[in-house]
Amino acid sequence: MAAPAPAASSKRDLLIFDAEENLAVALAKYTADLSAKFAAERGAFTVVLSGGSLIYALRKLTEAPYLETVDWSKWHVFWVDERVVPKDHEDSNYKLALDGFLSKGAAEDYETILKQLVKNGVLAMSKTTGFPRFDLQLLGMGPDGHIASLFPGHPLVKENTKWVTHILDSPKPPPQRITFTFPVINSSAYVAMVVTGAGKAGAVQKAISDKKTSDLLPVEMAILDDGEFTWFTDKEAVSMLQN
Ligand SMILES: O=C(O)[C@H](O)[C@@H](O)[C@H](O)[C@H](O)COP(=O)(O)O
Repeated sequence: MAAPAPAASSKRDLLIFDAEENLAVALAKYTADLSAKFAAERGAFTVVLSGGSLIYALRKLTEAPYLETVDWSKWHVFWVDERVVPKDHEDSNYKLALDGFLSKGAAEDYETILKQLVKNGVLAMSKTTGFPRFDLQLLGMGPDGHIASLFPGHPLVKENTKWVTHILDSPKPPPQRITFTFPVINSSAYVAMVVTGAGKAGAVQKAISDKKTSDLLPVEMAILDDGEFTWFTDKEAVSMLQN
């Protein structure tokens, strides 16, 4: 599969920090600045989160000055993916329902909620793609190059109609998850891809290389239609890049 060419207005940046602490300081400022921009422009800030170490990387937002200066009332927080897990121990009827329809239902519920937020103006729509346009998606990447719950070689990476979909056979446990699709990720105004540590160096190198092969990693398929994509990395994560 050939890599789609980024639209003329899309921009990509690579930020490399000496230490994770400095990444966290910069990520808090970046997020707080975008929060102020979108709150002023549209009266709402739609921000998407992934799981993993990203949440720890955002810790400075809950410290001075941001805790007081950010207008949290404008924030609408979404999850790029979610693990569909039982709240307590497994029971066979519950498992049956979960396998059969619950995880699919959760994806459809989530999509319905997003459509309502578009109707009432909280969530913008992309003028070109026909998918919702989140102000900021703060994402992590696995060592295999997966983002959200979109895994290498899985057919879900080709989903091009749904906004949210479900997966029953995630290669990373737990197997049942719901996830935003690529058209939703790629319609964002801003994406911060927060990736640290040597375990990610191979996938970072492949993603940043100009030589594109047919076996694109999910992270390589995150090509914004009209937006700004910024890598927040540390030295270890970029250790395989050629100078
Ligand atoms: O549910 C999951 O499997 C995680 O949400 C996952 O998608 C995570 O975002 C990446 O694997 C990066 O995680 P780390 O930053 O912790 O390595």
